[in-house]
This record gives sequence, structure tokens and C-alpha cells, in this order.
Amino acid sequence: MTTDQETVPAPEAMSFRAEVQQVLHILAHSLYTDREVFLRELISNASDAINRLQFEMLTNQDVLNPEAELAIWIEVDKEAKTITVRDTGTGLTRQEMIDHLGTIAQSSARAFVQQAKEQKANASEIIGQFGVGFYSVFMVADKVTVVSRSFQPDAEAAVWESTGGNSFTVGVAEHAERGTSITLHLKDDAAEFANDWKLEQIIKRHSDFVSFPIYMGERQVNQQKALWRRAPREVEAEQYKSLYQQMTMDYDEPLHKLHLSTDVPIDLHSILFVPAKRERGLIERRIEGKIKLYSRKVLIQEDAKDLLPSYFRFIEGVVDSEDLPLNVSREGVQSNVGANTQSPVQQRIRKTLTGRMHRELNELADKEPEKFAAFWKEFGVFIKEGVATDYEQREELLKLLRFNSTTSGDDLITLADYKGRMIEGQKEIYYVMGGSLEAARTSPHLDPFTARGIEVLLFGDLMDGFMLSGLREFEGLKLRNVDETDLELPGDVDAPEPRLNDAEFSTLAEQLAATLGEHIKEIRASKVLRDNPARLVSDDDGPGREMQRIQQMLGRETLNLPRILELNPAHPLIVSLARRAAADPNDPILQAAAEQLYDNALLLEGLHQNPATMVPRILRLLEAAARTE
Ligand SMILES: Nc1ncnc2c1ncn2[C@@H]1O[C@H](COP(=O)(O)OP(=O)(O)OP(=O)(O)O)[C@@H](O)[C@H]1O
Repeated sequence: MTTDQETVPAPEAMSFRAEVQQVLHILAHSLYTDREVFLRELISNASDAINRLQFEMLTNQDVLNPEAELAIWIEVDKEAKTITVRDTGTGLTRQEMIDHLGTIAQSSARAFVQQAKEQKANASEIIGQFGVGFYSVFMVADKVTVVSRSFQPDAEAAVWESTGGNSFTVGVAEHAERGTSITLHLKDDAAEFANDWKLEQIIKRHSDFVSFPIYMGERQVNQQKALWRRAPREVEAEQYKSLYQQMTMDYDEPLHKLHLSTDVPIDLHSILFVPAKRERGLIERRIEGKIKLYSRKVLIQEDAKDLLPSYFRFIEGVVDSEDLPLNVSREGVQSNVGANTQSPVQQRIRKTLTGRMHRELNELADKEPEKFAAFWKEFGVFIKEGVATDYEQREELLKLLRFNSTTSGDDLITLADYKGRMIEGQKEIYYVMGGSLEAARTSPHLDPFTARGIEVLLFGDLMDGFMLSGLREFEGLKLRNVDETDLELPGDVDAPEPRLNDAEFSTLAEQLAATLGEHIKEIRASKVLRDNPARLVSDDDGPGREMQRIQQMLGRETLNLPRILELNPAHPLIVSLARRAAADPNDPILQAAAEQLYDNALLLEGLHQNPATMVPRILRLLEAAARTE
């Protein structure tokens, strides 16, 4: 059927998905504080769209209105109680409107609803974090109209409209210019936002550094000039904080910042932030930062991975260099393959930033030890990972390492501190591995070290084992595990007087060995134990053992490699057990004690797969100890 007249098809009604409806309901009816963030969200979407357009135009000039100024305009109609945010970005086609303005990731929606219900956070925090940005308009508007025309020259303009209930409409629109125009029809209780002065304040608060002009009328209201292109002395602490928060949506202040702005030998302007916490965001628990990469005012990469070594991936910030060629393709810059495939300029940037970051962290340690301690607590694990994985930066990384030790109390020490405190004749650095720091502290392996006053580094987490694969030596001193059997310790101490003769010891050893079977290689009398009755030692060395240990701690390998069980012939427990063995080789206490001694050793080292299995045996031993007849 044909008609003479051209008809504009009626807008088509569509339903929001269930999770969007839920989110909209909360936004419209439950969030009353901080509603001003809706403007930040709209401006940030507009700025993203302009960024994308600018990037597109690097390689494609065939766009609608190529000459149009790249900017954002905000208009207020006090009478009609509307606000319009317009941009000359990529625009949206009809289909893109349906795809992007009608859906929301299910997981985000669920987390958002949960969070809002629990009232754990205020609106501005949760909105930024769950990718519900655009929908935040429904906090202040009861009707929203989006008119847009895509940059693709043959695309038609389209209109999207919703009153925030369960549905929206999409239809054909008249809109000659490229870009998007979003009109908010304000609710009665949000009429206060139809006010130029108020909106200007909001823009200054949240969107001052957006890199495109924001106009109200003829006037540009944002500062725009990128902070990182200014001299550090001109930038105030508040401005850094605000830039960080705008970039990351992290509501904590950053722990530290590094601002570097030079023109020679390369043009490099950068602000890098160390966040306050490793895990940021409420639900997402993001631990990786993003480095935005700009060249000649164009954002060429949202998340540049190669500008810092991978162990610095918690750092957030921005890097801007005029020396990066603009015609570089997105893939070219993005190459995730590592530093080798980078252009010489990129390599230089990476080297400069990495060097400066290390210098900065060392200075922080010198000048603000408390802040550095906070850094270490949150990010020490990344530095340890760096030691294991980044050979090139190892020397620098070693300076940042901090350790607990047997003599440092609550303080943390460096490898250099340790070296300075070694006793006369000591030629090695000693460490003890435990299932936790506390377990490491009580390790029986420490007996001979404590007796000689030798300091031992305490390792209590998984990453420590991993780090050791890259930390075999420090300034010519080898690192040695205290459980190795061939250690030659400096200094003389009197060996404790054995209270068992050889025959008595062998009888006991035979009985215990019969019980423990394949779990151990052999049982022998210890020459070093003093306060503890037993320990497990290894007669093989090498990095393989630490890796094996990591596998075991991760529960990937359930079998403990057989080791040597050393008993202390001067310890009252061992002496009593020997007496029992002599009196009755089948004494059930002997068997239980053997198993428990073995399990204790595994437990302290964090290698026990299932400590609960010890409970019935401990009960039997308690029963025997408590017996009165
Ligand atoms: N002004 C605009 N121009 C072009 N596309 C837009 C504009 N505003 C929104 N969009 C599109 O709609 C999508 C949804 O926006 P929304 O703010 O809900 O989420 P987001 O921007 O992807 O995530 P977040 O809000 O967490 O940054 C955007 O990703 C973009 O594709």
C-alpha cells in the first residue's frame, strides 16, 4: 500500500528490561541526596562521545559536520523547567539508542539495587560505580528526551523518550546537526536545578577539567586547561584531589601523587596517583588503575597498559605527550605485548615514569614513613610480585621491600637494615616461612638463631614464596631458609645437654618412624633445637622447593614431600616419650604423639591441608594427660 503523503512513523514503544525498571524505580523514588551528580554523568557521557568522535576523525574525515566545534552546551529554560545538555560528539543512531539507553548490565543492576537498599552509600558514589550513569537523570526529571544524529553521514536523526516508568519510545527526529541533545523535564521537587548559577557551581565542582569547552550561553564555564599541563607549583591540593575523583570515582583521597611536566628532552606531562586502598569501589573491587593517554589533546587510549611496568598496575593517572605520533593506531598504542614492541617515544616515557615513580616512593619512605607504611600495607604485594617477575627493575624494587623480623617488633625493616644488623661472622640472610606471620614467629627452626642473636626475616604469605624466586641474593649475601640442614651459623653457643643416650633415642625413633611411615625420610637427633621438641627439615635446596610450597599452600598439591624429622633429645617431652617407648613399644600415646608432632610442624608452616582432623587425637592426648588414676 502506498500513500501520497510522506508520513513520519509514530514512535515505537519498548519496555525496559526488568533490571532497568528496578534501577529506575530506585533512582526516581529513593535517592534524594547528592542529586546534582546527574549533570556530571551527562557531561561525562558527552565528553566521552566527543573523545570518540575526535579519535574517529584521526583516520576518517567522512563524518557529518566535520567543522563543528567540539564542545558541550548547557541551556536552562526556567519557565518550562527544563535543562538541555547538547554535544557535538559521535551521536547515536536509532539502534544505538535502543542498545545503549535501554539496557544495563545485569550484574551492575543487581549490585546497585542491593547497595541502594542497604543505604550503604550516597547516590553519587553508587551511580558512578554501577554504570547507571545516564539513568541518574531520573532522580531529577520525570521526562527525558534524547535527540541525536550520528556522525555517520547517511544516518537519520532519532529521538528517544521516557518518563522513567517501565518503557521508552524511539522514533524519527528532525535534527540537522551531528551530536546529541538531552532535555530533562524537571520534577517539581527538582525545580531548583533550573538555575544557571546553580548549574555553573555544579559544573565547577564536578566537571571543571573536562577537556572540551562547556558553554552556558556564550560563556565557557569550565577551566578546561588540563591540570597536568600546568606547572606543579600552580596546582593546588584540592585540584589534584578533584581530578583524581573525577577520573576514578574513588571517594577516598589518593595516598600520593606524582606530577611531572617537562618539554625536554621529550614533551611529557603526567599526573600519577597512588590510591589509598588496593581495593576501590564498593562492589566491583577494582584493583587495577587506568592510565589515560593523550596526545595533542586527543585521548588516544583510555587504559594504557604499557606505560608502566605491570607491578605498578594499581596506579591511576594521565599521561600526555605531544611527541607521540597522532596517526598511531589504537591497536599500535595498545599492544599488550610489552615494552619491546613500543615505539622509542613510548619506551622513553615508560622509562621516565617508572624511574620517577621509584624515586618518589623512596622519598616517601624517607620523608613520610607513616604514609609509606600505609603504601606498603596496601601495595607491598605488587612490589613483591615485581621482584619475582621484573628482572630489569629488580634493584630498584629491592629498595622498596619491607620485612617483619624476629627482632624488629612491630617495625618493618629493609634488606639494608638487616645487613647493617648482622652479627659478626654472619654471611647470609636468613628467613623463616610460616603459614602466617605469627606462625613464622613461633617456628622451631628459630631456636639456634635466637640462641645466637641472629635476626631472621619472617615470611607469612603466599606472595613471599613467589617473591623468593626472584630474591636469591642481596648485595652478595645469599638468602637462606632456616629449615635447610647445611647452614653454618656464626658464633658459638653451648649445645643443650642431651638427656637420652643413643640406645634410648633409637628405640624412640624406631617407634615414631613406624607410625609416620612414608611421611618422613628419617628421624634423627637435632643438634640445634633448644626450646622446641621437633622440627621438619629439608636436605634439598633450590627455588623448586619454594614453588612446590606455593602449590601446596594453594592446595594444588595435597601430598607433602617427605622430610627429615629432627627431635630434640634434651627436651622433656622427647625424654618422656623415650621412657614410654622403652617401657611399652605399643603405647598408644606414642603413636598419637608422633602424629601430632608431625602435624604441628606442618601447621606452623601453613602446609597442613586439614587441621580439623587433629581434634580427635588432641582429645585423646588430653584425656591421657588429665587422667588421675
Ligand atoms: N551524549 C552521548 N553521546 C553519545 N552516546 C551517548 C551519550 N550519552 C550516552 N551515550 C551512550 O549510552 C551509553 C550508556 O551511558 P551510561 O552513562 O548509562 O553508561 P556508560 O557511560 O557506559 O557508563 P558509566 O556511566 O559508568 O560511565 C554510553 O556508553 C554511550 O554509548
